[in-house]
Amino acid sequence: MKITKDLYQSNLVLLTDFYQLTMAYAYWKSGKGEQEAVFNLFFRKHPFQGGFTLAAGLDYVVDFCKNFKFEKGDLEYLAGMKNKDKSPVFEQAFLEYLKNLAFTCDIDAVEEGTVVFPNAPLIRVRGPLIQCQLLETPLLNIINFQTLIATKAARINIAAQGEPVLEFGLRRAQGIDGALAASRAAYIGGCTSTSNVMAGKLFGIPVAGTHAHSWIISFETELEAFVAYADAFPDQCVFLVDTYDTLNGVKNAIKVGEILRSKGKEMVGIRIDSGDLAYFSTKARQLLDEAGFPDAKIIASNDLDEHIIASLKSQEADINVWGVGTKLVTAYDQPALGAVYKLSAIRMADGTWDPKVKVSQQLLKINIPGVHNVKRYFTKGKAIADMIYLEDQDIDPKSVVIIDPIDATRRKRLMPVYYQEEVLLKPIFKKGEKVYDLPTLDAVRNRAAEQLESLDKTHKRLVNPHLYPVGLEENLHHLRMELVLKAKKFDNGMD
Ligand SMILES: Nc1ncnc2c1ncn2[C@@H]1O[C@H](COP(=O)(O)OP(=O)(O)OP(=O)(O)O)[C@@H](O)[C@H]1O
Ligand SMILES: O=P(O)(O)OC[C@H]1O[C@H](OP(=O)(O)OP(=O)(O)O)[C@H](O)[C@@H]1O
Ligand SMILES: O=C(O)c1cccnc1
Repeated sequence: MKITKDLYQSNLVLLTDFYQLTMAYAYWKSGKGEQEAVFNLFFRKHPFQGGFTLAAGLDYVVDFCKNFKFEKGDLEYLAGMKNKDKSPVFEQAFLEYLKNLAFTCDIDAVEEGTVVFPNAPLIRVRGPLIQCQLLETPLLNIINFQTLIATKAARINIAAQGEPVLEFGLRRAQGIDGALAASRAAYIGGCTSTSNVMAGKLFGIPVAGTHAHSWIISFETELEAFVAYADAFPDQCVFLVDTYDTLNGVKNAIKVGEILRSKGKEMVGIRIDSGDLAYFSTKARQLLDEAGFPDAKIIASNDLDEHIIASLKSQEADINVWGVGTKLVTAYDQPALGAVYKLSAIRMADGTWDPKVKVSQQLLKINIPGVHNVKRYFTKGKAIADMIYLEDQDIDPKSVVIIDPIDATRRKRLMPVYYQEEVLLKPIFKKGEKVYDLPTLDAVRNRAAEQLESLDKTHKRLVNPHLYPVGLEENLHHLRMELVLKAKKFDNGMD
């Protein structure tokens, strides 16, 4: 099997849960397969107890949809699936239908690198029920992971306050694809480089790194190891100083720095990978400064995350560059985003849309019905609120009220005439044709930085952030309530 990004550019149509195929079969058999439907992909809660989420993964979704086709081998595999009584799971005529199935959906989505909030759609899929259903699992798989890691990376970069964060995660990432996708998402979230050379080749992410303890201990002495490294990489010398005695390691780095200088070269810096990083970085800084190396960088690594980095910052640690692996690429403290994909409307025989809600005991879990979109309002370049609204609803430019989807007593009046606005769901596919030019990864990364800049710092606080206002436009709120009450009938869910 190919394990590169080509994986997404080839046919992955069977990368789905079995129940999507059994439902597709049952839709087909019941004659509903072609009925037009709208599904939305959204999440209910920010990861990491944060105040924002950074969308990522759309590039892979586009590749997936472009290659959405059941090929001979897929159909042969499905034909071989048997029920308990040895009869085929899927009848031949359905497999014939799948063989001729072409992707014809409309997809609207927030662009990668957009800051997003709970309950608002990241992706809206509109098309025949069967196709919409078959997209559920792969879309969730792609978006859940990359969005999670991009968000984690953004948090880590916020903690680093603009200093470079090097992503070192490959060795502890969740498998091969997890590592590659994580490196990509980490770059979107603001990391400056990856140690993963294949991610560099596939995505054009800058590749960077230092050296390991094994290099040092393969020599008789640390000094010899540094000299040999400087000989091989006179222009890119970062010395790992903590193998034996960190401060002695710094002194050895200085000695080799002086040798390099005598040859017209400058050492880049040192890396500390153990012990009290505040203490050792401060001591190392003193030694380097006193020896005439004020520009030598101090790189820190060792199980870092946004909280440890923030703590080290508050301790005034003398660290200039942060190497972060495990806790970034595995999203250590929250291993899944939990985005869902829900049906929100279905087209009736008379051509009208029938809005749908899935009723739950908790309002939090009741989806937003209808064909809706999201508008972000800005003033002076700062995002002030997001409004989820029915696309065919006229919005009064003078005054709209948005209502919190979970607590209807929380409301906000907005005066759109005074704001700039951006419709967040952008057309990506129309009737199966791609209408969106995918930006480069660097453009996505820049968008992420601009989006984070547009967000007030109170929403970016790592702990107990201020909630950004996201609400339902009044008419959408009323429609949702009406549908919930209708669905619950007399039994009002108090059992
Ligand atoms: N000054 C500091 N403030 C807060 N956290 C720190 C500080 N210095 C180091 N840390 C963090 O504390 C943890 C230390 O873990 P651990 O005890 O495994 O490290 P260690 O002493 O370097 O051991 P090892 O040599 O096995 O890596 C790491 O997550 C590290 O990033
Ligand atoms: O801590 P992370 O954020 O995952 O960053 C990557 C780590 O991987 C390397 O060492 P490794 O952990 O393999 O060995 P070591 O801890 O014994 O140095 C490196 O020295 C970092 O400590
Ligand atoms: O280049 C490094 O310093 C590096 C790479 C991978 C993991 N830890 C460190």
